[in-house]
This record gives sequence, C-alpha cells and structure tokens, in this order.
Amino acid sequence: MNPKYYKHKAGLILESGQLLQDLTIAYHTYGEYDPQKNNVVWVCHALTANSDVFDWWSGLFGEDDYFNPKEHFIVCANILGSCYGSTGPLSVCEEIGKPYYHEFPNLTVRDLVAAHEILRLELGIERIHTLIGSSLGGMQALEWAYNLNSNLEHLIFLASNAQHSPWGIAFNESQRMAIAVDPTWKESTNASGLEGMKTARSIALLSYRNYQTYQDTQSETDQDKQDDFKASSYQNYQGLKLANRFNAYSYWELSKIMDGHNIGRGRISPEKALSQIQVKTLVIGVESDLLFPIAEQKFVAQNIPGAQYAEISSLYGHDGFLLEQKQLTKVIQSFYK
Ligand SMILES: CC(=O)SCCNC(=O)CCNC(=O)[C@H](O)C(C)(C)COP(=O)(O)OP(=O)(O)OC[C@H]1O[C@@H](n2cnc3c(N)ncnc32)[C@H](O)[C@@H]1OP(=O)(O)O
Ligand SMILES: N[C@@H](CCO)C(=O)O
Repeated sequence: MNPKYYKHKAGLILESGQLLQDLTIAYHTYGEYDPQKNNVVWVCHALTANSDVFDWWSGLFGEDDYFNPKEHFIVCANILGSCYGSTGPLSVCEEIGKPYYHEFPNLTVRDLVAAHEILRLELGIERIHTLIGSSLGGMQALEWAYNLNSNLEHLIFLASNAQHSPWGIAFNESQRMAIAVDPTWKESTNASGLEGMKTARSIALLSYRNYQTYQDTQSETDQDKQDDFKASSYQNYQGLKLANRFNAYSYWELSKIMDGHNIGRGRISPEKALSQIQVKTLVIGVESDLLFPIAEQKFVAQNIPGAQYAEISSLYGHDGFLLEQKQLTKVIQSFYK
C-alpha cells in the first residue's frame, strides 16, 4: 500500500527557530475515522521504519490483528528527516533547487511531534484513543503525550526512555564516526556515506541484539572452521540490507535526534515532566534490551502517575519489540481490561 501525502504550505518553524519551508508528510491510514467510537490509534515509528505499520508490525497491526481496521482508525506518519516520503535530506529544497543533503536542518523529537500534530489537525482528529511508539517512536509518543494530555486517552510506550542515555549516545556517535570516515561522505550525492552506513548498522545491531541472540542464531557447526564465520557474514549482510533501502544523511540526522531526546528539557527535570502526563499509560520493557535497559522504562512508569509496567522476553533484545507480537498483544489486551 502506498502512502498518502500532505503538503503543508506554511512549513514548520523548528525548535531551533529555523523555518523548514518544504513540509511534506507521508502517512498511512487504515480503517475509518469514527469520532463517536473514539477509535484513533496513532503509531510513531522507530529509526528506520516507514509509515506502513501493517508491513513492519504485522501480528499486532493488521486486518485480523489486535489493532485492526474493522475496529480502529490507525494512523502512522513517516517522520521528518527519514527517507520514506516525508521531508528529509534527499528532498529537494525549493530555495536552493537541489536536495538538502548535508544542509538539512537539525531536528529534534519535538519537531517530529510538531509534524504529527499538523497531520492530526489536517485529518480532523480531535481525540486519540491510543498513541503507541517504541524506541525513537517511544520518544515521540512521550513528547506528544505531554502536549496532548486531555486529547489523548492511552499511551503505550515501549523499549524507550525519558532522556537518551550516555550509553545510547555513545553507540550513535560510534555509528556516525563510521559514516564520517567514508571518503564519499564529503560528497553530496544520494549515495554519499553508504559504505560507512553499512558499518554503522553493523555496530547498531550489536546494541539491538545480545550475546545470546548471536549464540543461538550464528553459531558454527563445523568445529574446524577458521574463517568465513556466520556471525561475520551476518554483520555484512545486515549492513548491505540497510544500504539498499536507506541513506546516510537520514541515518545521521535521526541518530542525532535520538541523542537530543530529553522529556525534561526546559521543564525542570524528566521526573517533573513525566509527572504532568495525565494519560492512562502502559510502559513495556524487553528484559534482554541492552540499548534501552528495563530500568529506563521502570523510571518512566514510576514517574507517570498511575502508569502500569509490563515486561516481555525476547531472544532478540531491543528488536524484540518488532518481533514479539504475541506477547505484546497479551499485555496490551490486559492493559485495556
Ligand atoms: C522498505 C522497508 O523495508 S522499510 C521497513 C522494514 N524495516 C523496518 O520496518 C525497520 C524495523 N525492522 C527491523 O529492524 C528488522 O526487520 C527486524 C529487527 C524486525 C528483523 O530483522 P531481520 O534482519 O529481518 O532478522 P534477522 O536478524 O533474523 O536476519 C534475517 C536476515 O539475515 C539473513 N541472515 C541470517 N544469518 C545470516 C548469515 N549468517 N549471513 C548472512 N545473512 C544471514 C537472513 O537470510 C535474513 O535475510 P533477509 O532479511 O533477506 O530475509
Ligand atoms: N531495528 C529497528 C529499531 C531500532 O530502534 C530499526 O531499524 O528501526
């Protein structure tokens, strides 16, 4: 299914004060909006996904899944700075008549949320029944919940944090260092930095998975093997797979956005900001998540008044949120009860 596009002529004044003139938001909707039934479910996607949530989160979102178009009006918008239809570094900047590339402005999570808010108003949605997001998507969901408050009923926050950690920033910086040493990164073409981005994805994978994931999926059966290990080809393949569908500018931009995430910025503290979220909240952690350890989700749950906390298990660490749909369905079902 192809996305729909909304072009917002007024552009967007970013948190930095800069005007992003060419504002296009690519989005998917599934089902029919019914204000009487209060049936809007809004999904905020993570780092490299797109707005087609039925594609990357099937098993939780789909025709016969828990979130389905028969009962819900499901909305997912591609985030600014990405490469799946919304304005990003490869978009042509009208002012300069060519793609932004390195000149794409620095965005924040609050800018991503501002674009979601523009789309919400354009779609005529007053109340959101459920706002759900994981990882970078969780950061957006948390920020937006803070702003929406009485226009939102339920927040489901997964595998994310209130403020990005030094550990997470260090992973992101290492990935950007890999892009920066790619000699093509100095150029301005769609393919600049792609070799570096392959290494960046390989580094990222180590934070998305864990020792046991590799032990269970990439162990050798040939005891005499001395080279060409499965774990090596897996890392290379994962880098290549991303290079075939993403670009290094978006990767750089989105990792920077994550680094700057702090719900407490300008609001005294993360605790204080979280305490002002008056929405029925479910926080879900993945027990094997190395990148966003469960202590971070417990912190969010402890500071949002009345929030519930649930944990799922996964061989896949952080990426478990994309793969453990059965467990997610179960904890989400009991949350609504
Ligand atoms: C246009 C778009 O596709 S955008 C939307 C898609 N992506 C997203 O939404 C982002 C979120 N999704 C993701 O990050 C990932 O898809 C995840 C985490 C859900 C799953 O990750 P995957 O890479 O599919 O799973 P996994 O880690 O098990 O790797 C499987 C792949 O590695 C390959 N592989 C496994 N072991 C090895 C090895 N030793 N050597 C080489 N390749 C290997 C498999 O053949 C498989 O290849 P395929 O993806 O081409 O079928
Ligand atoms: N692996 C996922 C989640 C990262 O948080 C992605 O590439 O978007």
